[in-house]
Amino acid sequence: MSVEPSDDEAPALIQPEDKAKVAMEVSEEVPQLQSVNDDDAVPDLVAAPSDKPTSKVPITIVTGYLGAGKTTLLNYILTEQHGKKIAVILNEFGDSIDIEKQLTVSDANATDARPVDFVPLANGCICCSVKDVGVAAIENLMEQSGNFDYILLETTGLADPGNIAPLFWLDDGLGSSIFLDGIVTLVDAKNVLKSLDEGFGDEQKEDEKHDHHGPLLTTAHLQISHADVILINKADLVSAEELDKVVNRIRSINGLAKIETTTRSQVSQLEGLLLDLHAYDAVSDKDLQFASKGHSHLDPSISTTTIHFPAISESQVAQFDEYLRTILWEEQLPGSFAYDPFEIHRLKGRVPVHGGKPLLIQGVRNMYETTEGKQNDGDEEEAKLVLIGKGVGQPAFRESLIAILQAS
Ligand SMILES: Nc1nc2c(ncn2[C@@H]2O[C@H](COP(=O)(O)OP(=O)(O)OP(=O)(O)O)[C@@H](O)[C@H]2O)c(=O)[nH]1
Ligand SMILES: [Zn+2]
Repeated sequence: MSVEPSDDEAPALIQPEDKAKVAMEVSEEVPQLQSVNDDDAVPDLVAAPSDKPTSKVPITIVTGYLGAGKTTLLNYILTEQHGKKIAVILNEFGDSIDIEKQLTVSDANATDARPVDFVPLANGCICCSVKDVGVAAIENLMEQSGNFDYILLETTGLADPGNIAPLFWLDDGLGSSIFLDGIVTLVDAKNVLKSLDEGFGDEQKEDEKHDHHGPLLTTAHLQISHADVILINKADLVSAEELDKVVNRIRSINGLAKIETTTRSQVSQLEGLLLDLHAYDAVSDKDLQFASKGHSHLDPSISTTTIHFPAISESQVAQFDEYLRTILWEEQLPGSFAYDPFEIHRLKGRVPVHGGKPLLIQGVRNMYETTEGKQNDGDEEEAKLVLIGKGVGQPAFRESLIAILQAS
């Protein structure tokens, strides 16, 4: 099986550990997976007992620095009217779990000492805590619990979402019943600049600070660079000027994410901002517009950059894919260009193909997925590839891409 997206309607989710095996991801455009009630439409590959839902459950990962307001956000979501049965998962990732946190989210039942799998919450929501947050563990929980239609996963303050996201960004070949909807990162408006500059509170990074030369890459950077939505919380604790400074710094790191400033994690809307983001399916031109404008390099460690290049032809699709594989899997630029080492955290692209459908590209660290969009709207002539990471602003990225495309 080839990894070339033009070979099949269904996109390939490609992992570097197993280049030969290309897992097939059923795309949004395949209608049968979405329509649970349509008897004819139950696809063969999903073995679904009649009492279990066949549609996939979205998961939103809520990440953010210690004390940024994650639990406050979860409590806010659970008390809002959203018409969903939400399962909240508190993840400990080997760290000691924050007992206070468990009590805040769950109700009085949780105060007895026995470990509980599920704690009922308002709105028919439930809360559980898992030690091993592998997909299998969550699927197991889902089987025990019956139905809920949304999962919120609060990670510990020091977690790097770049290590977590790939766990949930899985192929249907594994029978996964959940899908990654988006990553929401909370930052503390008062402390985030300090965190970015000094790795404030960042115990795991203390050693690296002394070992490595070059700009410091903190946990705060990682949480911001991987986010689809960034909530700048505790806005009440800073002045308007300070808040502006924070917004600009964060925007320069991640030019793709939606950014909202909040107090007590009170977001303007749930739908589309925190829930049902679909940050990992379609890539619209609108999604990429903001990133294309920004050229500020306010942060020395991580930035967002957009490579603009002309629409490609069918015969260049293979070269384009080779370029993606080389930068993401080998962490090198194809061709003989001089460049500094780089690190890509997130990638999104939209590449019109002459006479065909545009390619939509999504990447997290070294995993990526190429899908076909709908027919080009009018004459889409410009392709865009947005990269978030370390060293991604080097002109050699574009030069190398142009060279490999011209070689075809
Ligand atoms: N002033 C102010 N305090 C806030 C705001 N949001 C949350 N807090 C407080 O900040 C503290 C930490 O909030 P949490 O929601 O527990 O933060 P967290 O990210 O879940 O913290 P950890 O789980 O320990 O990483 C609590 O005392 C909150 O009441 C805000 O917008 N402004
Ligand atoms: Zn918390």
